[in-house]
Amino acid sequence: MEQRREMQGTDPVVADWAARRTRHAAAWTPTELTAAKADHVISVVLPARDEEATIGAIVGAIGRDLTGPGGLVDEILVVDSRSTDATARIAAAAGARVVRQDEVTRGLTPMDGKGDAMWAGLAASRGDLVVFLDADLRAFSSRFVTGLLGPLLTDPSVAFVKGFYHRPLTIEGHADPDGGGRVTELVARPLLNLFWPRLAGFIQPLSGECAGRREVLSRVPFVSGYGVETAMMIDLLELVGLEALAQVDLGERRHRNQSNQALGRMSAQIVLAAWSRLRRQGWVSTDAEPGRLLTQFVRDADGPAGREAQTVDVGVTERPPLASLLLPGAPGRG
Ligand SMILES: O=c1ccn([C@@H]2O[C@H](COP(=O)(O)OP(=O)(O)O)[C@@H](O)[C@H]2O)c(=O)[nH]1
Ligand SMILES: O=C(O)[C@@H](COP(=O)(O)O)O[C@H]1O[C@H](CO)[C@@H](O)[C@H](O)[C@H]1O
Repeated sequence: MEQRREMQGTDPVVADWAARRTRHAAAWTPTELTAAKADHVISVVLPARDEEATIGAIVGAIGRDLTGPGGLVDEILVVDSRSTDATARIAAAAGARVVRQDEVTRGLTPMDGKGDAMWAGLAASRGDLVVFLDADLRAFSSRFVTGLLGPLLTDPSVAFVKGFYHRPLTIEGHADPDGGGRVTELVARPLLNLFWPRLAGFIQPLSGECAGRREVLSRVPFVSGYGVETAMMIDLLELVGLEALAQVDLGERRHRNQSNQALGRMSAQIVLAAWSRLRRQGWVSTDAEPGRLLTQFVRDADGPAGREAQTVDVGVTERPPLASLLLPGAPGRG
């Protein structure tokens, strides 16, 4: 479905890109995509930390709708990211292959967070097309998977696809139909628009729902923690160019909404990811390192000034491109 009208006031290059590279998940049916699959092997990878409440329904829906003889999806891989709950057991019972993040990265520099779990998922999966999904999605539909795969299976010039959606936010019973994506709107979108304006057309640049060709995904670093999406967008723009990127309307996305304090820590990691790319791309010429510590204040009647100061390490690092670690001839070497 083409956009109803061109984006007004933005860079004409971005408006033209958005008009041509914005699609809707309803444009493709599983049957059509299975017919277009040819020799592709398709993996769905879910980084999951303490997602026992939702992982079973997500894996089950994908298994029911998209796997089996002649199915679209060949592999559902859940990366257990140091869960302390029943995520791994429930995921396996629902039909996923489960790997532990720390097993996949054993022997490498220890790293933390979602970005490291995603890198482990890319390393442990076997598809030449890889779909990433968050594992905290509510009311999940396998249309998320078919929508993300649509451009990749029907247009060889597309290397990477981002999902977008309306993001309702419900806090203490108050529902805001588009209140979600707080870090996107307050931190990531301003950063990307001001320093990487060619990415301004992405409606959900932090979307955890995305898909790409292994040959491309294995040629970018994966920043640890929550900096992964920001750095990946910047690195893919540099590696393959805007024309090879696309976005697909997945409708509405509901997920677990974290506290503003948690999103403050997330924002700090996104700022650090952006800083590393600003320096790498020559925007800043300094060897000085930014800080790694974030102090936040929570209400505490017994604390100084009625608050407790909480300081956390929000530092990020990154896994190198997977292809740089693989032996010649191994699958995925770019
Ligand atoms: O150390 C981590 C943190 C998060 N996640 C997963 O990454 C996805 C997105 O994380 P989260 O829901 O915390 O982020 P949000 O969507 O709230 O921004 C979820 O599937 C998490 O289980 C992970 O695998 N390891
Ligand atoms: O988009 C956002 O602002 C944040 C928080 O979303 P909400 O405000 O809780 O809906 O969620 C995204 O950002 C994370 C960091 O990039 C991603 O890992 C998540 O997949 C994505 O949901």
